[in-house]
Amino acid sequence: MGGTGLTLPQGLRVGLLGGSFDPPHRGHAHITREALKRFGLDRVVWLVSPGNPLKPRGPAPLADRMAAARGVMAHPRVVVSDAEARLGTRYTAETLARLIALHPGVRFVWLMGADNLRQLHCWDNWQAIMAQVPVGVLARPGQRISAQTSVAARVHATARLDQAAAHLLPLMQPPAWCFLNVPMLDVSSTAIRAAGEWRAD
Ligand SMILES: Nc1ncnc2c1ncn2[C@@H]1O[C@H](COP(=O)(O)OP(=O)(O)OP(=O)(O)O)[C@@H](O)[C@H]1O
Ligand SMILES: O=C(O)c1ccc[n+]([C@@H]2O[C@H](COP(=O)([O-])O)[C@@H](O)[C@H]2O)c1
Repeated sequence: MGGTGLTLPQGLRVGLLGGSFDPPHRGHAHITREALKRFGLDRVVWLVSPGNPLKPRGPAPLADRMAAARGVMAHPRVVVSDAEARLGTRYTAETLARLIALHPGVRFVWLMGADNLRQLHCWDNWQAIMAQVPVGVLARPGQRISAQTSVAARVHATARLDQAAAHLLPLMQPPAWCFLNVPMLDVSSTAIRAAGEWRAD
């Protein structure tokens, strides 16, 4: 245990999937299962964000999103966590610095969908994210090409790991990233909210 509420033994390979999860859906569950398998992870932590710094509207209450996430992803190697709320961090670079300091010896990998790789260079201190942990990117409908030609992908072109070697990603010295061209699910929280199946926008 630590200030994060997470129990993570040294040497564990841990994927971190940060998100608003407003609401969580089977797209999140799908990329999590793919990441566990393809990156050879021991565990994936869903970091349910107190609120995305780039999104103008606040999400549903954290407790509601955590409960829904546990309903969507009941898996023995997946943990739904409110670590960012506990730590008081919102920016990923800062969250990673705190997690690494509080869990020495754990091999963290930051996970995200291709849409977020496209935007990564707009995130606070994004180069510190690339410097701290390997990054695993999962294909998302309509985002594959733009993600792979994004600013972050071009700046770190030489740090790209071929997906055939994806299982080595947790062992790589950052900067390192890998794009997984997995089967895709066309589902998003925005569409679920628009369909009135969660709270309205
Ligand atoms: N269908 C999907 N395929 C691949 N990645 C996904 C998919 N849905 C979500 N992700 C990824 O999961 C992480 C958390 O996503 P988030 O909680 O923002 O859901 P979202 O569906 O993208 O939400 P919104 O529609 O509100 O932007 C992000 O890195 C996002 O790219
Ligand atoms: O650190 C940033 O500047 C930053 C900007 C945008 C998004 N993020 C993180 O990216 C993750 C995905 O965000 P979202 O809202 O697309 O689910 C989530 O953990 C956010 O905190 C982080």
